[in-house]
Amino acid sequence: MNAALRAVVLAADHYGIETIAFRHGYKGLLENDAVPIVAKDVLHILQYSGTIIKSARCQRFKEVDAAKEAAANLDSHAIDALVVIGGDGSFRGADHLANHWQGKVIGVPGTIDNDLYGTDMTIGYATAVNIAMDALDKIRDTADAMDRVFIVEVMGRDAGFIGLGSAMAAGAERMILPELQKEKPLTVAALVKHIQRVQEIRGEGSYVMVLSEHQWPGGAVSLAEQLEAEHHLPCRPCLLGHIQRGGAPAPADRILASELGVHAVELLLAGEHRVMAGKRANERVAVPLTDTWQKKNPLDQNLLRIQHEIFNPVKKNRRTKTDN
Ligand SMILES: Nc1ncnc2c1ncn2[C@@H]1O[C@H](COP(=O)(O)OP(=O)(O)O)[C@@H](O)[C@H]1O
Ligand SMILES: O=P(O)(O)OC[C@H]1O[C@](O)(COP(=O)(O)O)[C@@H](O)[C@@H]1O
Repeated sequence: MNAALRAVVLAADHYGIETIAFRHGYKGLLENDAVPIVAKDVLHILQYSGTIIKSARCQRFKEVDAAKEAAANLDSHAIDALVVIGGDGSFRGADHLANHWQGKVIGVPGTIDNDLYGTDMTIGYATAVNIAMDALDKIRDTADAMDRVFIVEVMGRDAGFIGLGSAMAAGAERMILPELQKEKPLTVAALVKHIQRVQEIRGEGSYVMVLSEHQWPGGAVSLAEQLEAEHHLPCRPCLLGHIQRGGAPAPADRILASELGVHAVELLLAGEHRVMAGKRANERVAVPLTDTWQKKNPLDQNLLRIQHEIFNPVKKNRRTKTDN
């Protein structure tokens, strides 16, 4: 977020545009919590995650009156354009605001979930995968030493990007992702069978599973308890949680944020409105805001195939009926 903010402010400064930041996102927009922000305010912030102008969830912004109040606050500062850095919720908010405000709105894709249509990568995703991969590597040490099953729960909201990316990067034995669950939900019986088959094939050793959040009732803790109590499989859960949203941003995120922040300002100068500044197949793109959440950003089917089939220690033609 900081790297994107810095890029927007530096680009505006470059083109002679004044910038004002609203603290705490839409909450601050409703409270008219505005602060002028200039190039020197964003010096040396791109190496820090989070955001110096803070963020918030703000349910009230969904109301029509809230958008009207926000429009009045923006007008009170004679603001011509608003750059919103965030995910699909933030973009829905920007679109909602645009229905009640004359100024221009542009989105910059910032979410660890990578669940926005129209851009190959969102800002934050690379860092989150890096953190999850690092945790999985560390967990592997104990899993290997103790011949244990580990279930590592990762974020992603309703999408399996962090799950797939980290599972592949760390060589996990299994993934439970929303996209896979929708296709064919995994049962405990099938999971136990898979673990046992992997142990038969490899001998004793570790089995590390990546579980996307919201994909198992009670999450990793209850699944681990079930495997241990009912199936006598020594198993430990690990919830990575908000660790995935912090720490030094990966180079890929700093660079993407820098490019897209500048792109957003240049799109505004080109007269664009209600679009997201994205990057697809190495090209800068302007994607209608509504497309970003109405169209689906699918998982890379080839990566899914490789991780789920080619790298699956249990081969399909050698699996029994109960294998998933
Ligand atoms: N349908 C909507 N209409 C208006 N504002 C919305 C809508 N959905 C989300 N928002 C606003 O955007 C904020 C951020 O959305 P959220 O889903 O929490 O995060 P993200 O932007 O990362 O997806 C919300 O707290 C709310 O203020
Ligand atoms: O901290 P909260 O408000 O519970 O939100 C957690 C959610 O936010 C996310 O981390 C996404 O946040 P961002 O879109 O801000 O990157 C999801 O992966 C997770 O489900």
